[in-house]
Amino acid sequence: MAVIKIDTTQYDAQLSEKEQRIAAQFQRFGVDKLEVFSSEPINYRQRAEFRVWHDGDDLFHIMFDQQTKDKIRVDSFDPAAPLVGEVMQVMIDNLKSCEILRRKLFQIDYLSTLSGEILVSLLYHKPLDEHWLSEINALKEKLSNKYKIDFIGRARKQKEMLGDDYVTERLNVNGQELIYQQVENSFTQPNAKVNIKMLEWAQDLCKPLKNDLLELYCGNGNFSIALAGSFNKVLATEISKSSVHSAQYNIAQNKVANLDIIRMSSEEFTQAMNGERSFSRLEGIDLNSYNCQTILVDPPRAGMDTLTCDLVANYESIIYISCNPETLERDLDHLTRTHEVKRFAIFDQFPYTHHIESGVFLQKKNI
Ligand SMILES: C[S@@+](CC[C@H](N)C(=O)[O-])C[C@H]1O[C@@H](n2cnc3c(N)ncnc32)[C@H](O)[C@@H]1O
Repeated sequence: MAVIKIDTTQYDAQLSEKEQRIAAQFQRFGVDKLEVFSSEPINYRQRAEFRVWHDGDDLFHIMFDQQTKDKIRVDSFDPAAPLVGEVMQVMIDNLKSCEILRRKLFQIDYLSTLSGEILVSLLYHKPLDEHWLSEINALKEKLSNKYKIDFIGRARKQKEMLGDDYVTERLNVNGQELIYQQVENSFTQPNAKVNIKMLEWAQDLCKPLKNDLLELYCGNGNFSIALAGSFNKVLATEISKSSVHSAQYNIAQNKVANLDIIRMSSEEFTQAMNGERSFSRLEGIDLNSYNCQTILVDPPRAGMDTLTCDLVANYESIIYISCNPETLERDLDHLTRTHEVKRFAIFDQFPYTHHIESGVFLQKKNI
């Protein structure tokens, strides 16, 4: 058995190392106290992706050592949520004995929720025919007695869905249940329990804020839906079609009446706000009807471009969520010309790795 084991006795030390590193990196912005939000020390990832290795009759999950690139056999994976860990074993047991399902299978992706749903994607180097469909249907039927499980089969130019291509997460955020559709291959926060802590932190920040909220990089509406109750109106933008689609679905599911989502890149939205270009996608949205004093941004690892930073600096209050301290530091250099850092939090989304998620609250300086 090859088991990816976590030494949980190291958890506090690894988080404390991150805290010290981030505190030192951001000290020059006047950050003297970090708010620190820990993860579960084990079973914290709702998502996991593995390559599949075939060795005669044997079949197993593998991953690659980041440094040496050596392949590592994975029979059990401590970081994965309990449901993923259980279904990984079930999949290997069932695939091993089924030639049609295992032949040319090269990858398995798992996407699970705290609400108990799981979506398994099987990736192949062969077209998926009616024999494959019949076998995977039989497997889904067998496993559905015990699990809320759907499958996706993927091959070149082919996607076969056995059920939905999404899972529905239900998060308890400050006592309120929020419903989120999470689509296969779209961005979602991987550590659901830490995500709850981020949403609660942001709700706490927004309590005293007034008027309307503008949000850039909103994904499936993760923050927008949790924060809509604190503002009169919310306008949110996102570049990915499938995420915008999920966000619309999530607005309806959560019965949020004061939130509009539009599909636009932050660069395009900046052009629209500056009156440089008009967009048909903004039809029916009167930008002048919003009175936004607060902006929330949660950009990808690359951070924000300069023009978007300029736009963000126009707002009284800024909430900046970041998965990359390097680009956050660069963007804070820009934003602290006009704003002061008031709160700085770290969220251990990715335990035992170098990565850390940060949340920064800035307010305009009285000049
Ligand atoms: C770190 S994720 C955050 C998503 C969301 N806030 C959440 O908590 O799930 C960044 C999001 O930015 C989107 N994105 C990437 N580049 C963008 C751009 N230039 N303009 C707007 N959105 C972009 C991605 O599709 C992704 O959904």
